[in-house]
Amino acid sequence: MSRILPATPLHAAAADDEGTPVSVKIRERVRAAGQRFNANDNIAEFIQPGELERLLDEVEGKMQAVLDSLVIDTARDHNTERTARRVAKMYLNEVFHGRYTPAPTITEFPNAEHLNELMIVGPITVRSACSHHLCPIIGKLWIGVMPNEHTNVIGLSKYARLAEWIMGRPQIQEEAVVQLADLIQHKTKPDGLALVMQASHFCMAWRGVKDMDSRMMNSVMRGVFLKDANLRREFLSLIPREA
Ligand SMILES: Nc1nc2c(ncn2[C@@H]2O[C@H](COP(=O)(O)OP(=O)(O)OP(=O)(O)O)[C@@H](O)[C@H]2O)c(=O)[nH]1
Repeated sequence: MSRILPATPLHAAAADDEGTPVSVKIRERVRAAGQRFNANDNIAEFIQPGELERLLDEVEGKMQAVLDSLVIDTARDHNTERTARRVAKMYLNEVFHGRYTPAPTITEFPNAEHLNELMIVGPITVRSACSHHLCPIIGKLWIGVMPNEHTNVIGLSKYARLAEWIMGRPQIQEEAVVQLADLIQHKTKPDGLALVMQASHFCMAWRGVKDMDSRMMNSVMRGVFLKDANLRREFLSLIPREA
């Protein structure tokens, strides 16, 4: 005797969905939107409310597997008992928060006095990690802005907040300064923008070649800083040299 099978009940589909790791769901949304999800990309718009907490649980589980494979007795070693959770929290909520949270809100003030003089902010301390080994990158950043009468003025602290958001992702220094320059350019639309970053890369100091002293310096020049050699010289001369 033939039987008519019932259609898949809704609660079964929901149960299937429950079993899908939250990282897979987020990744599918990013792909469906045709976006990149490189280490230094921000994916906040693809994360739904409550999912970051579930992602934390997922990363904790995977981190525990790494500790197990490193043959560390996390069950009996009181120092590492909660390390998987700590590392997951550190990655998602602290050192890589710039991937998972939206850009900081920036208060803009009109340039009422029509200022068009060079403004420099720095040194801003920057903290990041290299995309290759996830080792810390610690350094300093100087930002020079040449406003025009239409440029909105943003609070000084906001340069540091924007830098923190961009650096709070696995980065390489060359891409980090370009991402930050693009962001500041987009927010303030100045006539010129100059960035100089100098940083120590722990992947070269703590491991690898174990060179404690070398630093990487790089710069991005936009607008009038590119065209006007005197302005560029003035900016560079005002940045204090390291002793
Ligand atoms: N260009 C650039 N390179 C970086 C940055 N941070 C780290 N690196 C380098 O990236 C390289 C990592 O790639 P690999 O050569 O595949 O890694 P590895 O074999 O572990 O290299 P070693 O560090 O030499 O032991 C290393 O030379 C790092 O020093 C950065 O911000 N920019």
